[in-house]
Amino acid sequence: MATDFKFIPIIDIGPLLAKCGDPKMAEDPAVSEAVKQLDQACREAGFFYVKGHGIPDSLIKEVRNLTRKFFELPYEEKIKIKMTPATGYRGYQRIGENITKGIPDIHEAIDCYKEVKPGMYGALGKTMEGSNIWPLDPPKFKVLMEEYISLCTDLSRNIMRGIALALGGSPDEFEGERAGDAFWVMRIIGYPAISSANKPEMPKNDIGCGAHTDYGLLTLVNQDDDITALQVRNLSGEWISAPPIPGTFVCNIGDMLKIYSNGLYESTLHRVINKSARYRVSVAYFYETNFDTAVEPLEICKKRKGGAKKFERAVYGEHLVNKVLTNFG
Ligand SMILES: N=C(N)NCCCC[C@H](N)C(=O)O
Ligand SMILES: O=C(O)CCC(=O)C(=O)O
Ligand SMILES: [Fe+2]
Repeated sequence: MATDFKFIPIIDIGPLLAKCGDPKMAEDPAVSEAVKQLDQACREAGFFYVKGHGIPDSLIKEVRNLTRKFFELPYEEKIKIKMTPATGYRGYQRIGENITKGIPDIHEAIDCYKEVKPGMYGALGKTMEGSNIWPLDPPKFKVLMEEYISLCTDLSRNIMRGIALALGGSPDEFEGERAGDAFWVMRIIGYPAISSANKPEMPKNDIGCGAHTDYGLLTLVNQDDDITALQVRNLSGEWISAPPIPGTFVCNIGDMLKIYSNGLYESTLHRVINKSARYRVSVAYFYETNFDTAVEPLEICKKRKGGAKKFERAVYGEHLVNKVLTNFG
């Protein structure tokens, strides 16, 4: 974030999606308007809402409904899909298991990642090798989530076409070697209500997820309709709320897009504090580069920042593995 934004803008990406397959999309006035808004939001806040995204509201709600049902199950049931190093860090983690900057987060989650087959990326991929583990209860959980992941992947790829134009590139900037075989992560998350977080036996901490940036290119957050808990930090250090807006996703930029854009866009710090008396669920989908891609500032973005590169190259897979290993100490 480069400014003292006070709110997060809403962008109608309908026109962008309608023309996404058209090689002349950049010349379309409605596409240009959406691209202009994406550019401004990415430069000023690193966060924006999207509407007109085409993913059915019924599916988005059902994803949250099944998420809530899963977290309502007894611990013995949830632990059947326990996340361990042996599962490639896929599966269920209890409240306090995920660490952010040394402090346990007050959330529970199921972590999912694109499949990594044994040997696929050599030593680089070893930590993440595995396939997702899904609960049998609620029934249809796996089918629904896999359908949702597939739609989020397509949507993210199309938003990235708009962001490529916003950076002054071609719509295909993030295809091929960069993100043509995009890795993805999904976190299915539950944040306890304030009353349970404040029980005397619980650690005195109400931070659902501590301040962090996301790791890849673009995040899509599907959050509970009626609880404001996600907060985004602006330039002065004020925390700006990202309240739920029905029918939208909250989108934000990750560390790899900060590097590609040479700092024109930043991966903005955000955190989650559930002060409500209700349990909050959210499902965060992370669209990343190819796992083994070495990311460095795009030429077009170096020019826009006076010719010099502001960031060194980073291999996405290394960044992810470092994060996962510190998250779960
Ligand atoms: N895959 C992503 N982006 N996950 C975001 C998790 C943020 C919390 C984590 N403990 C951290 O400190 O990063
Ligand atoms: O729950 C949310 O609203 C956001 C979660 C988040 O920032 C993350 O998992 O990276
Ligand atoms: Fe995040």
